[in-house]
Amino acid sequence: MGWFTKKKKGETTEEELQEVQTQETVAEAEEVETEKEISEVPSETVDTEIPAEIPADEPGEAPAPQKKGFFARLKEGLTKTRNSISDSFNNLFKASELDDDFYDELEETLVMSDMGYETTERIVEDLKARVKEEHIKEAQACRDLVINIIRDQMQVDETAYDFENKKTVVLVIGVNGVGKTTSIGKLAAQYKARGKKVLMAAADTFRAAAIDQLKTWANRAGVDIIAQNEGADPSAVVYDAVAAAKSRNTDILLIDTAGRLHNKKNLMDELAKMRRIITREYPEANVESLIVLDGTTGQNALEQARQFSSVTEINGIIITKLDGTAKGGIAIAIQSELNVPVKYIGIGEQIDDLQKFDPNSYVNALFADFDMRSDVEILVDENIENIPKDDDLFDMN
Ligand SMILES: Nc1nc2c(ncn2[C@@H]2O[C@H](COP(=O)(O)OP(=O)(O)OP(=O)(O)O)[C@@H](O)[C@H]2O)c(=O)[nH]1
Repeated sequence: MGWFTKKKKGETTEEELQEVQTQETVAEAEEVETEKEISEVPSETVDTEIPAEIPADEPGEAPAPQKKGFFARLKEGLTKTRNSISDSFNNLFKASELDDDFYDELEETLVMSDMGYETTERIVEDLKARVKEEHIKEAQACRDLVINIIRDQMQVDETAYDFENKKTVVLVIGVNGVGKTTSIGKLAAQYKARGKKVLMAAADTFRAAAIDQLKTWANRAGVDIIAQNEGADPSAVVYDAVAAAKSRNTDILLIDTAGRLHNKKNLMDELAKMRRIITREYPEANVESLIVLDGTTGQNALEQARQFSSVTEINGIIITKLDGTAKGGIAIAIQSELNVPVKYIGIGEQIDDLQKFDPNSYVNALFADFDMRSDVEILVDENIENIPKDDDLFDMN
């Protein structure tokens, strides 16, 4: 029995589930019963008009040091993942024969980067088929083939970002602490920098701190926010936000939701209710549901994605905290197993540290030797320079 088969048999999903469970318990303690119907909602909706002007640097201030491009930061962020696999990955292809040992070692290497068993199995099966088809005899010739197979699996459909150019309501879902609020803030700032009219809604009403945190981000991004008090019915917030989005001719409404996995039915009911309100009140809007996953949690993030996708439709994935993780392969596992595209990745706490996912750069940063210049040109948004920077506001948890 090979390494992979042995490992697979002893799969420790218990551990992963326990981790999910811990998050559930924390969330459970915070839960507040919200039975109010929309008609009962008090008219104390907070609608903060915030000046779009972001103060410029003081005259005479020393210029900020030049920030590295996104690809350079991505590569830096994935150093741990790359280090954990690069030796074995490169040595692997020095093997003289394409035998069972070679495939076992390849499997081990891919699983070590948190690519997951199923994804790894798929990659290796694909490789075996291509080796046969192309009559490949040497391990060395498989290196680029493996990288290409992974890259092909990660391709994002051209239409994946169409929602950015339509009237859209983005429902941001995911468990607590994964980076939902932060990602909404970053997206809001970036959409605004592209000339979009953006509105936020604080539909995670379980904690006052979550509402405050979103307000701080709205302030920072220079966009309006619709919020109510802690304990309000999230659907009531959505109702108000949709009304505001329509009357203000908003392009993109970003809704922060509460992630609770302890009770699937509750979660399903709440998300379904929000969707019902959006489609009933705002039929002309496109609804995009994005799940936020913390890349540092590896297989646990995959488990969360599976659980959410079993209760609601997911159109895209945001993977955060890919800076400094040894589990960078998780992006590949999630996309491949859920068949839902990774649309954005987060590699830090700054506004421009969240970017569209680019499979080529990602795979390059993980495995290959690369030419940074070309990738930086592809990745860096020309509007990114217009985005305000203010380090002080990042420490909000
Ligand atoms: N290093 C790093 N930190 C991040 C990234 N994205 C978010 N964070 C941090 O992760 C922490 C949690 O982020 P939040 O946005 O508050 O997460 P949340 O899902 O909204 O959490 P709740 O408000 O508890 O529901 C914050 O300290 C963020 O600054 C990232 O890409 N890299």
